[in-house]
Amino acid sequence: MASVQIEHLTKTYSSNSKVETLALDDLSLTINKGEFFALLGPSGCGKSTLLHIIGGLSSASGTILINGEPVKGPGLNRGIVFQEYALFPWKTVLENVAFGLKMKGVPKKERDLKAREYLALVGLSGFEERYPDQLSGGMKQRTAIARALAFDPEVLLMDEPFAALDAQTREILQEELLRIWEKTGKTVIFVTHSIEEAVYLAQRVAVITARPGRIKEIVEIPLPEHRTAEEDIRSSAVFTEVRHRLWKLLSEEVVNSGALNGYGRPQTVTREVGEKAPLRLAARERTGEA
Ligand SMILES: Nc1ncnc2c1ncn2[C@@H]1O[C@H](COP(=O)(O)OP(=O)(O)OP(=O)(O)O)[C@@H](O)[C@H]1O
Repeated sequence: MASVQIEHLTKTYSSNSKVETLALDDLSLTINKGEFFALLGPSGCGKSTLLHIIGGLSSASGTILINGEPVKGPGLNRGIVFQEYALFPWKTVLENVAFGLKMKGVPKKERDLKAREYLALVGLSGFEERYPDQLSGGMKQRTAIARALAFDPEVLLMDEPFAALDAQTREILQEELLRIWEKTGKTVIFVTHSIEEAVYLAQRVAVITARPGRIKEIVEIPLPEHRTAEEDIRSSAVFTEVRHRLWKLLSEEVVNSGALNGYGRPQTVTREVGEKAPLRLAARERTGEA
């Protein structure tokens, strides 16, 4: 059953009356209920634009349906987690997580209870009274995830949520996100630059073309749904194979985007900590080595 249905989405940015940027071009896509779906594409292909439009933060021509209901603006059926946490610095962790519930009109006692429940789910019990500047990056992102989940949205939209974290914290949070996804059964749409992250987390990965963004191909990830670090799935033959396939698809688009952006050479495809430098493919990506 479709959770998110995107039909003929086209987005043009007008910086001024003379300059127009076609960011997304007639993009259609269906994401199933409870699916973990990743969007992968070269820098500037329109991944964030697409996520923001689904979130109702930006408008476009075309249609988006969430559970059959058209998106007309932001709404509580979608929770968004950004790369830069976006927490209220003057509110405690508990107040940050309870915020969406307050907006929903949930009474204080009930919303505090719910907020504590979601903080426990992301492993932050005991940190309720801290302020965001007293937390590590990983803890801030856990708070942001708890906040997005607390009002029980149909869809969780995540825009490179782990890109600013160090590699180890990133892997820990990937694990936790999978656990939370399994437990809550949410539909997750996850934007990333990292092929490895997309393969590790998602059930399907859409490779987006260089701008203007269209769906180049949707790749099914033939790994078991329940993935844990102990099983070392990243070293398996299936993982390596699908990663290489995605790398090939993505590298064609990176070359295209390099040419389109006037760099004259391909852009970086990163697998690790969210680099965006417009240079060449990393050696490991070229060979597909671990
Ligand atoms: N507010 C805006 N005004 C004008 N152009 C914009 C605006 N926001 C994005 N763009 C342009 O639209 C295109 C898509 O941008 P978007 O941020 O969605 O890409 P992205 O794939 O998320 O990139 P990255 O991976 O680097 O974050 C880019 O060419 C970008 O410069």
